[in-house]
Amino acid sequence: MFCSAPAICSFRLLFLSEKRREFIFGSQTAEETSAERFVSSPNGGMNGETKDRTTNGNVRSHGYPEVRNLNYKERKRILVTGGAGFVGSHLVDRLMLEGHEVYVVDNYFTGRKKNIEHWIGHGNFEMIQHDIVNPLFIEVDEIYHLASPASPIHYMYNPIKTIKTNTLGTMNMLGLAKRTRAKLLLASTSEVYGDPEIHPQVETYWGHVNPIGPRACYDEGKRVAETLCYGYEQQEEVQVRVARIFNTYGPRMHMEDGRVVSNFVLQALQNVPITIYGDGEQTRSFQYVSDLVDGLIRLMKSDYTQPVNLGNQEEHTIKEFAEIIHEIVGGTSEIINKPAVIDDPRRRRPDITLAKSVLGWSPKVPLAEGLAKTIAYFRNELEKTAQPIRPVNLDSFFHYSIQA
Ligand SMILES: O=C(O)[C@H]1O[C@H](OP(=O)(O)OP(=O)(O)OC[C@H]2O[C@@H](n3ccc(=O)[nH]c3=O)[C@H](O)[C@@H]2O)[C@H](O)[C@@H](O)[C@@H]1O
Repeated sequence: MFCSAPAICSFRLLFLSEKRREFIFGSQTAEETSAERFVSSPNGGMNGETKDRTTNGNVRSHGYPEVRNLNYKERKRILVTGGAGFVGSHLVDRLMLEGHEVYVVDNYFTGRKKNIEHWIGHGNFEMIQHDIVNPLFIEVDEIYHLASPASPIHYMYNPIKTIKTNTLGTMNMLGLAKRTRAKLLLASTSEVYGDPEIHPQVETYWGHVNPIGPRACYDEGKRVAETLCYGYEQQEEVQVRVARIFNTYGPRMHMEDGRVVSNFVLQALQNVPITIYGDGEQTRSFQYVSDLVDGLIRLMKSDYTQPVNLGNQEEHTIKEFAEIIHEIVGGTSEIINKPAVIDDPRRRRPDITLAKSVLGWSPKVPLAEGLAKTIAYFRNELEKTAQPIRPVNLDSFFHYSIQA
């Protein structure tokens, strides 16, 4: 369903506080910070908005960040499934600023309208509330297929739906790509490697996944999604790109996301115990969201068709990570251990040799800098919330996923 009230949406946008605007775009890279330059206008960019050209020919729609002015050959119609989610909304910002026409499809299971509300009513932007397990008929040139819950809490909440989204949903998007001759980029995951037996993980590793465990709905769902991509490539000549995304963090993560970054930051900010699952010796490598967005766009533009890891190689134990966050935030939280989670990967670190060579990509944002922006975002969110936010813990919902 198309947003039927752009005027109302834009009206709300007009009254976003300065602080709010700062946090909407608080995570952008240097290139992206042009988005912060909102133009105040009496109509705030409502339908029937006025547009004018800046000295460099770019289009400035009143009330919106300045977007590039592309000619019809350069401008693409780009669909972002899951575009109202954490990663999707940052990607949408970059594509909009580059001057493309962007269509966001989201069912709002974990995505939120407020992540993209600053574009609603813009002439290059369309928001479609739609669940991709049902077919979609629009005309597009490129598809970034991100739609799927990604936090273990969310994807285990309704495993059947997670499987459907990644299988039927991916098939529908590949069908759309086939019909429109669009290029499709699949947001796959490091979870296709499962609990890996080789370290760091290279793209040629086939993985070590429990097909009937609590994580299987996501891990196997994404593995089938990859298989579907290459089936459509071979049989139907659909152009596909596959990004294997490693742990990513940044502003706009859901307050109840349940993943380790948001949990630890929210716990530290509220002086409640920081909860480590298991002994905390398991490792992860965290990449900042703007680095990921850069990698996704480079991959889409590249000629490389096989899977590519996108992640930061700096690896920490979860115990170290709890200490780092505690140190930066300060406060009085103690660090406690909770039962371990079933099938929790013991080690995870990407080998990004391939991304460096075929995309010329490597992450740029240091952990301290990314965490500072993320903590500032959550601090601001908490200030706006009347009640304390209790981070969602796996053991509160999923007794079956806790090791005996
Ligand atoms: O963040 C991501 O991008 C990845 O998050 C999840 O993978 P996972 O590594 O299990 O993510 P978390 O739930 O953030 O857990 C990371 C580690 O921290 C631990 N953890 C998590 C939350 C918490 O409160 N305490 C805690 O110790 C977990 O047990 C795990 O060992 C998803 O499954 C991936 O698809 C996704 O790419």
